[in-house]
Amino acid sequence: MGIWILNASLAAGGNELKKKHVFANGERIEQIVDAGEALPDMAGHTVIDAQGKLLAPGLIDMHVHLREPGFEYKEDIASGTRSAARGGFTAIACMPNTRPVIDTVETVQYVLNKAQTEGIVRVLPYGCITKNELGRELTDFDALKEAGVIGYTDDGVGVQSAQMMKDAMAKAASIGMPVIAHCEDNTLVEGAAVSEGAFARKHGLKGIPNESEAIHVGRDILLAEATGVHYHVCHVSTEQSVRLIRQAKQIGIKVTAEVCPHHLLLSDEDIPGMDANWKMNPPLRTPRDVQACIEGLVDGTIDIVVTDHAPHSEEEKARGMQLAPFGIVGFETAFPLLYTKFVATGQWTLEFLLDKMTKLPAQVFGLPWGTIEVGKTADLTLIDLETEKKVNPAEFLSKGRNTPFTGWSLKGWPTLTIVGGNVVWSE
Ligand SMILES: NC(=O)N[C@@H](CC(=O)O)C(=O)O
Ligand SMILES: [Zn+2]
Ligand SMILES: [Zn+2]
Repeated sequence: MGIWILNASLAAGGNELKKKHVFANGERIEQIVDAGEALPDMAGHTVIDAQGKLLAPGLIDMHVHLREPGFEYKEDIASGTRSAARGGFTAIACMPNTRPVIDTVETVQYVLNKAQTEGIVRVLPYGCITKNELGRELTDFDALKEAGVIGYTDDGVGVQSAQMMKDAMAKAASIGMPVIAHCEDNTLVEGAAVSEGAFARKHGLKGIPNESEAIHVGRDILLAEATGVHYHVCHVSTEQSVRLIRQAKQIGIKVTAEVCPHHLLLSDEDIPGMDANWKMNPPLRTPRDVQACIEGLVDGTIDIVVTDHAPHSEEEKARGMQLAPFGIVGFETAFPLLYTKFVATGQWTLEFLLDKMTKLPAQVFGLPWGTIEVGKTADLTLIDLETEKKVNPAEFLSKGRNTPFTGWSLKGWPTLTIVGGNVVWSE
């Protein structure tokens, strides 16, 4: 049995939409017909009337934390993938900073098995660069690749040793795999919870300087040049990082980069007080950095948008700005935030935003999804571009409620998510 999605608006370049009927037969998209044409026989198939809503390729998020194994009180694969589906995501790449960390074949298999039995969207695991993310010894890249990881990263911490990073890149390059880097020099950060800037000054807090990120970006670009690896920069947040990546791309170094919605929408000047729902790593930077990240995304320096969905418990976040863990949830607000603030305001086209969340992540990581075409996998998301609704963390399917966007009035809410031709979530 297949699914007919009738009267869907498909993005057709710029802000243009074309009304179509789309037929997914099993896993694949089998037909796309203009809404004006005579309807084919739909007998025996499920029929969904999209009523003009946007039908987008399933969103792809290349940086998320599912917390399983080990931190199931924050999130697990069941809740995390449901939260992702509610956000319109059909494929998500999960970070290995779990407990144990994903640094062995067994842990990779554990995550993949759980994803298969309890997950409702595609889960692509990353493996660690170093054992236990301690920065001392490389993991077995070959074995992890064989087990199914899509790249290597110690996300949560920076790889402090340049030699370790160079060895990692050389090895990854030799087996055609990417290195994904959380860029942070610990010696420049020590104990700081927010960025250097107006908020830290006002509250007399030690600040995280921009260089703590950019020093790693610069170092790693040189190492990527030397090793030829595909180097991907996590959650870019500073003007300096954007500049370095832009220059590296200009001279042909194989570097790609991602940015999170919060680093495009919030600066440290927006932090209302000592509320840890505004605490994440990298921290909210200055308005100038926000502007640079937007410019970087627009000119292609930054390739893709990711959420860095990082759920924590309420108890953890209640410890206050200084003591609470870094991180905010992201799945269930990402598309509405960016649609409302950048597309509905006319700064970006719909096509631009969709590309950054579908086609380009697939392209950057060599994944077979991200477009709506006959013959391709039916990973699809229906999105209501009209209805305005307030962000209400109590409704989240994530176990995490830690968001700074509570109460924001947004449009662009996903209403139905299809993975491989199956409806996995609907409003
Ligand atoms: N981004 C965050 O603030 N936190 C992440 C770690 C990370 O992405 O570096 C987490 O695991 O909680
Ligand atoms: Zn990180
Ligand atoms: Zn992360």
